[in-house]
Amino acid sequence: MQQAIYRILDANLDRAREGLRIIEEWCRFGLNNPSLAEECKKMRQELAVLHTWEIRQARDTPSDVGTELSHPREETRDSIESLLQANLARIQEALRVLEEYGKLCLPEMGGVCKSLRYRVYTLESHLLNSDRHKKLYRSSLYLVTSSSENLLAIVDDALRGGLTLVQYRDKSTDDNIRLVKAQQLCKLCHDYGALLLVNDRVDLALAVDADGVHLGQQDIPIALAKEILGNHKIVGRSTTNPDEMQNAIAEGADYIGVGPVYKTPTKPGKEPAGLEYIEYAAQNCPIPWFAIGGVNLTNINYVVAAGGQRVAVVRSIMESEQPSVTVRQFLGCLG
Ligand SMILES: Cc1ncc(COP(=O)(O)OP(=O)(O)O)c(N)n1
Ligand SMILES: Cc1ncsc1CCOP(=O)(O)O
Ligand SMILES: [Mg+2]
Repeated sequence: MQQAIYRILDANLDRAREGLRIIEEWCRFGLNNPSLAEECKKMRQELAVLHTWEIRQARDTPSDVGTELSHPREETRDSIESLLQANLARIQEALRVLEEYGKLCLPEMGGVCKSLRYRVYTLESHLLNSDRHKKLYRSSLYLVTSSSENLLAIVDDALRGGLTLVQYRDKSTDDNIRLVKAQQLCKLCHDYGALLLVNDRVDLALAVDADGVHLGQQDIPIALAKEILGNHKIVGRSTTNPDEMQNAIAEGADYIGVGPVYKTPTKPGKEPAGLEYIEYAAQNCPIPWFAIGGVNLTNINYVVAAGGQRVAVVRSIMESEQPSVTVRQFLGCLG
């Protein structure tokens, strides 16, 4: 029995690693995207650790009845998309098999493969998914709103300046008002081709068909949010340190907030993580990340010098006399 399970693990570890290698080559040579290529490499290395001598020893190719079996569609690939799609599906299938059979004899394998499967979903979003993930990828400035009587006018002006990503954040209003505001913002953002995410509230995001949700450390698991909203929607997570960052990546976050960079009255009592954490993110974060917390047009150069390429702001835009001008200035600094 153990021998049979080890043969299944051996075959599927190979399958997942090969599939990842194929995706990695495209990220590296086709897309020239070092962070996606690095993410594939890291996943391959994590699988390599699981592929122990005992598991390899179980291999028995001559008596494997499946080596001759191939599907006709494996012989043809009519585009890069279909090649990527087929290999991403192969990796996900293999990880699912590893998760299930691993549980029978190697309990740690189940957990590791589950987390890898979520990361492959994220990779898939970046490589294949809709416009939505492409827009997220291209967005370097993220407006997180605060309560304001002029909410719609401010966001409208900011969108005119070229803003492409907005988060509706309102901690104090009644839900029936929040629902209407979220609906209005969603329509407004979509009229400009921008994305709207909702802070904290998966139910509101679902109700208004927003592009996703931003979750804090105390909120529900990312996988559950994706189950509720659908895998095609965006789920972000706030992080304040490297552990939270690694957990968010392992959970399949589409992007993360990194901060607070500086002390900010928008999050009273929250200790800043500082530019050191920005430097860490620049070196280690393979998914899109936004420096947040006290970022303004005076200090953005320090954030950029520390490796920040995307920032999220509240006051800098919400309190600006001319949001569209401020947006253009930020976009200018972020190149
Ligand atoms: C882009 C981004 N990053 C971080 C946060 C903060 O989220 P959270 O820690 O849940 O705090 P609240 O915003 O809910 O007060 C964010 N909203 N956006
Ligand atoms: C929501 C949030 N999360 C971390 S810092 C922050 C507030 C950032 O606000 P501001 O840009 O006004 O400093
Ligand atoms: Mg929150």
